[in-house]
Amino acid sequence: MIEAQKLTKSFGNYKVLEDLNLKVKKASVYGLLGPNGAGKTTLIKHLAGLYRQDQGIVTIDNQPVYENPQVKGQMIYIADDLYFFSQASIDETAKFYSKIYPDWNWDRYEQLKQVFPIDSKRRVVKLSKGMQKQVAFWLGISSMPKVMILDEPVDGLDPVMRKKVWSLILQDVAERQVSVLVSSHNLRELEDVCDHIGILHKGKIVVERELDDMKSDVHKFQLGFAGDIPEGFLAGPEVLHRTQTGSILLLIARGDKNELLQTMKSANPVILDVLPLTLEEIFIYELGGMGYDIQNIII
Ligand SMILES: Nc1ncnc2c1ncn2[C@@H]1O[C@H](COP(=O)(O)OP(=O)(O)OP(=O)(O)O)[C@@H](O)[C@H]1O
Repeated sequence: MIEAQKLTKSFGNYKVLEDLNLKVKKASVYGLLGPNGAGKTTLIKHLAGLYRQDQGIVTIDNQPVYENPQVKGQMIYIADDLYFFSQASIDETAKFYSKIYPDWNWDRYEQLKQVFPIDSKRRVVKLSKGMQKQVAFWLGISSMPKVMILDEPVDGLDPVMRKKVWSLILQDVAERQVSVLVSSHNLRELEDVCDHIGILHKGKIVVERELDDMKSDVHKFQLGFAGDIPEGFLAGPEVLHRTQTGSILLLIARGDKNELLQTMKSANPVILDVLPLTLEEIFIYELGGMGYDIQNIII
C-alpha cells in the first residue's frame, strides 16, 4: 500500500503540498488528476522517494520511502522526463536494472521483445521519445515491481502501444497485486484503467472516489410533463444539476436510482428516461457543487 499522511512541501516560501492525505491499496490503480502546476509531479517525487517532505509521512507497505533502497528495489518510477545512460544499449541498461532490482526477471525481459519491437542492441538515448518510453516500460515491467509510480505514463505512445502497455500493467495488478499510482490530465484515459480517482488542486486532494461507487451513485434523467412541472418537484440537495426547457426537465441527481425513479413517477411525467452519464459529467456536477471551477481542473 502506498500512503501519504499530512504531507506538506514548500519550495522557498511557496507551499506546493499542504496536509495532503492519499492511500493506494494493494492491487489497485489510483488515478491522480489535476491542472498544470497543481503539484502532481511534486507529490509523485515524494512517493518515489526522490524528495524529502517538510512534514508528514510517506510510506510504502508501512516503510518510509525516502533514502530506503529496500523499498525502491520493489518500485518503478516512470517519470515524465526519462533518464538513461548516454552510452548504454537497451541490453546493457537491462543488465544494470538486473543488479538494482532483486526480483528482475530475464525471461520476462526476453518475452517482452514480442511486445516492444525495438532492437535491444540500440543505444537508448538515440531512440525516439516514444520508443524511449517503451523501453522504460519494458525494463520497468521486467523488474517485477510491487509498486508502479507513473507520471503521465502513456504520453508520447501511439494508441496501439498505449493499449498494450495498459494491458501489461493491469495484468500485473490482477496477477501480482501490484499497486499503481498514475498521474494524467486526461480523465477519459484514467476512466478505463483506474479503480480510484483523486483530484489534486492547489496542493490538496479535493476529491477522492472509488469509480464503481461514483458511477452507481449519480444518475441523469430526462422528464417530460403534460402541463407545468409540479411546484417544488425534486428541489432537494440530491439534485446536482437541473435544466428546464419548456416542460422538459433534465436532472442529474445523487442517490439510489430506483428510489429516485419512484419519486419521479409519483409526479406522473409523460416521459421518464434514464440517460447515460460520463465520469467527466459526474465530476463536473459533483465538484461544481463544491464551488470548484471543475471544467478548468480536469479537462
Ligand atoms: N524544484 C522546484 N523548485 C521550485 N518550485 C517548484 C519546484 N518543483 C515544482 N515547483 C513548483 O511547484 C508547483 C507544482 O509543480 P508540479 O510540477 O508538481 O505540478 P504538476 O501538477 O505536475 O504540473 P503539470 O501538470 O504542469 O506537470 C509549480 O508552481 C512549480 O513551479
